[in-house]
Amino acid sequence: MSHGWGYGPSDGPVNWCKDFPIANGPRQSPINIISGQASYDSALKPLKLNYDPSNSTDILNSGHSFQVGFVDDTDSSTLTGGPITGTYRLKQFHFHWGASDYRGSEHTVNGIKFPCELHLVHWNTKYLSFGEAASHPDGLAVVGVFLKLGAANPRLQKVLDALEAIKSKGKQTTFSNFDAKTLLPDSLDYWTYNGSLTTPPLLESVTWIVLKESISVSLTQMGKFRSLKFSGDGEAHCCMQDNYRPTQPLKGRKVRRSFK
Ligand SMILES: Cc1ccnc(S(N)(=O)=O)n1
Ligand SMILES: [Zn+2]
Repeated sequence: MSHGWGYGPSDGPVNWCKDFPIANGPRQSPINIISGQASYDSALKPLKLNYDPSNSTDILNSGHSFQVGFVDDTDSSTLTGGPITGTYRLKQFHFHWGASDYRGSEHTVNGIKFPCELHLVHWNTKYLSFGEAASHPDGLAVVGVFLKLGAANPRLQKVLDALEAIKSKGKQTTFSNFDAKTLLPDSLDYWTYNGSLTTPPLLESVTWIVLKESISVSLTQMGKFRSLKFSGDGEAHCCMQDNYRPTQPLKGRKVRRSFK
């Protein structure tokens, strides 16, 4: 696969192993979470997410998803507690979604797919940067939040309204004063396991923290996600949808839960 990677029939997840052989590694993500097999661990601490809205900087169409970036040169937007040791800084958040309402999430629960999944990406400050952290097994921590079809979610609206300005690959605009904490559900109960980035380079450096409680999204709001393009200006229009990796083999890993 000499060209870049994507989600199509020739450059999609089934072919990523050609350029990224770790795709068949021992701790790949996402996974199907079988709730009855996740063991409660009383040693797991509550998640502590302290985000400073003034750290948000921009929103970008990456050609694979869209992401909201954060200034990460101080400990002002951090994840601590939970299954991790030390302090992890928020780098960006992004989403994965489907062409239909019956698929789109990367993780699944008892085989159930959600229409969308939010990922809040953090890096371990024992390393000097995100890039350095991403090459270590304890380098990254990603909080995953399922979006479930229901009432329109007003907390998503500022993000979705910004998509008008970044319809095609490479488009970027300022996105300031956004509190990522408003995207989280009331409960921070979670499942956790050791995994990987779900897009190339698929590095096996992620402590996954998947929240049990979902947030809502409406059909109209899902339509806004699907209004983005994988393609750049002047290229054949290709709707940004089904930008999710299928679940990967557990290969003996244990999934723990923070709740009884
Ligand atoms: C920043 C980044 C890169 C690749 N993959 C991911 S993901 N989908 O595992 O959160 N995040
Ligand atoms: Zn992701």
